[in-house]
Amino acid sequence: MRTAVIIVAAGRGTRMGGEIPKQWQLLAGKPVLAHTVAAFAGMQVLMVIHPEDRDRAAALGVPVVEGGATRDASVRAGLAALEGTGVEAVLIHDGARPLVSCGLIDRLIAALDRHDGAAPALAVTDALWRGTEGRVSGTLDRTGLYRAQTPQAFRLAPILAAHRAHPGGAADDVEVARAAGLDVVIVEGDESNLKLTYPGDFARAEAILRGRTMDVRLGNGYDVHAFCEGDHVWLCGVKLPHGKGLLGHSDADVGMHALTDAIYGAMAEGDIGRHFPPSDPQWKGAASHIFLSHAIALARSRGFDLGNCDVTLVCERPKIGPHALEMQAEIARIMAVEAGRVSVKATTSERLGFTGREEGIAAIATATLVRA
Ligand SMILES: Nc1ccn([C@@H]2O[C@H](COP(=O)(O)OP(=O)(O)OP(=O)(O)O)[C@@H](O)[C@H]2O)c(=O)n1
Ligand SMILES: C[C@](O)(CO)[C@H](O)COP(=O)(O)O
Repeated sequence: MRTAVIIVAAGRGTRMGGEIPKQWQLLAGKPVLAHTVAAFAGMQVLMVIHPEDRDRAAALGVPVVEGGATRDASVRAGLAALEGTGVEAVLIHDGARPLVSCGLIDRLIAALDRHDGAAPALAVTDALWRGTEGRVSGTLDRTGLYRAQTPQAFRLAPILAAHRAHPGGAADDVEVARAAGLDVVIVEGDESNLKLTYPGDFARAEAILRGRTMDVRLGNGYDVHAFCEGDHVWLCGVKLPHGKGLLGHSDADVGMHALTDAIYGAMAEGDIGRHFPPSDPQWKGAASHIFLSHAIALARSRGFDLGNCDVTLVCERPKIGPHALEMQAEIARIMAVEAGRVSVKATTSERLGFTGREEGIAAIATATLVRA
């Protein structure tokens, strides 16, 4: 089912206060909405914003539509914008809930296969009182009561119809769906998926972010290319004049191939051959930055970024030392990371083996991918 995410972010955050609306305030150094958008990495996202926030929203690089004066009017604007685009299902999420987890998103999508709607909630575990003028004036039975969260997941057509038929004033989309007779299943919510509502919530969210374990993946790559007749070699994106060339289907950049394989390896995504088969003539003579760019883009589409990488070239000649900094800069440029995350170095094999006899060049590479 083609699924999109609507992030509603057109509110003014009056209970939170502050100079700018809460969803644009900084949480652990980034706007709240940057965390929220990142939580849905790899999915189609549409953000619903207030007209005054257009400039702020541009920096997040996701499509936007303007919302309305109430949350349900904003949701309706998002749903209407997806009508007729081929999207079949939607996750409707509060921009003010930046800590939604991949596990929760997966649970919702799985549940939507069997129900009209699926929404996360947590059973109420505290006793419930009614209070009047600061005094307890009654108690309530908490049996069967839940605290509702977002994202709330639905098929697009029925939830859009339900919103159009609703008089307005609903607390959430489940209320709208139920008014239209849709069946909504409760999936296990997540205590960390809090909504930033009052000023103290920022400190709680920052504490949760600090405590979150990073997801770190490690990959390695190894490659060899034999020398052939020629007058230059490509190594880590730099063309070096040499008395021989390197034999290969592509430009035979052995260092860049080892690094690309390390990144695919970190994602358990095989190697270059799986993504760019040597049997396919379109890759004949291809520049190897195409492979490296593809590998890092695939990692980013899954919410990862490069932690660091280290490439070692094994050869007697050409001498790598004088060119290592240029290679480092080129690899960093291709992957759009700071140069300090990229290491390029070389060793000889003390004239032993095929590299020592100058029959070819070998390269090994290690890369870490990090998802915070
Ligand atoms: N007209 C509105 C009102 C709310 N929202 C969004 O709905 C989510 C949940 O709403 P809430 O936490 O109540 O946000 P605000 O309405 O901004 O807060 P307040 O009620 O304190 O003003 C938020 O991401 C908010 O930006 C929206 O898109 N359009
Ligand atoms: C949709 C919601 O997040 C469900 O808990 C919530 O109802 C929206 O925020 P509000 O504080 O009720 O306006």
